[in-house]
Amino acid sequence: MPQVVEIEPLTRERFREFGDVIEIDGNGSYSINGGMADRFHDLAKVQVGGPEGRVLISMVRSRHYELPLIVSAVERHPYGSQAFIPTEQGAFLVVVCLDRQGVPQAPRAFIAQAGQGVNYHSNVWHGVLSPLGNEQDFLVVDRGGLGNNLEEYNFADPYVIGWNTP
Ligand SMILES: NC(=O)N[C@@H](O)C(=O)O
Ligand code: NI
Repeated sequence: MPQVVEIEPLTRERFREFGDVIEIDGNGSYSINGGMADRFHDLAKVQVGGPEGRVLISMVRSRHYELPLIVSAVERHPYGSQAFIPTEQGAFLVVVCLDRQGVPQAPRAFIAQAGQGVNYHSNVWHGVLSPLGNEQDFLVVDRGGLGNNLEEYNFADPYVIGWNTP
């Protein structure tokens, strides 16, 4: 019987052990451009490692997913962090797992509301990008270079995310 995972609101505190929440709300800023703009500085830790590692800036246009979402596999990137920042208003599902000796533990699921992005720290197990409601575009900041930066894990029993989400 698949195990049900409740969806939690995405907050910096709840997500701390998995990575960073990228958002304006709740963060300080400083004035730039002669007072015409405010910079919300250094919101996420970009990690780049491995052979010839370098930072990539890409865009992803993802089709949307429906709830409840069946998660049968997760992935991680050993050589670098991976950030997804929405470029338009919309919610997306963030699924992450703690690791125990190379095996992902039961997932936790968060819903990222409009204005929130996430940065998975290097080697953090996560589900693939999962917009909810409609197709969405994202800015992606992650690691390029040589070597294999993708490790995948298939769960013996899939998880059901958001079974009773209204
Ligand atoms: N491959 C890619 O850009 N995306 C995945 O790593 C993902 O986490 O969705
Ligand atoms: Ni990924």
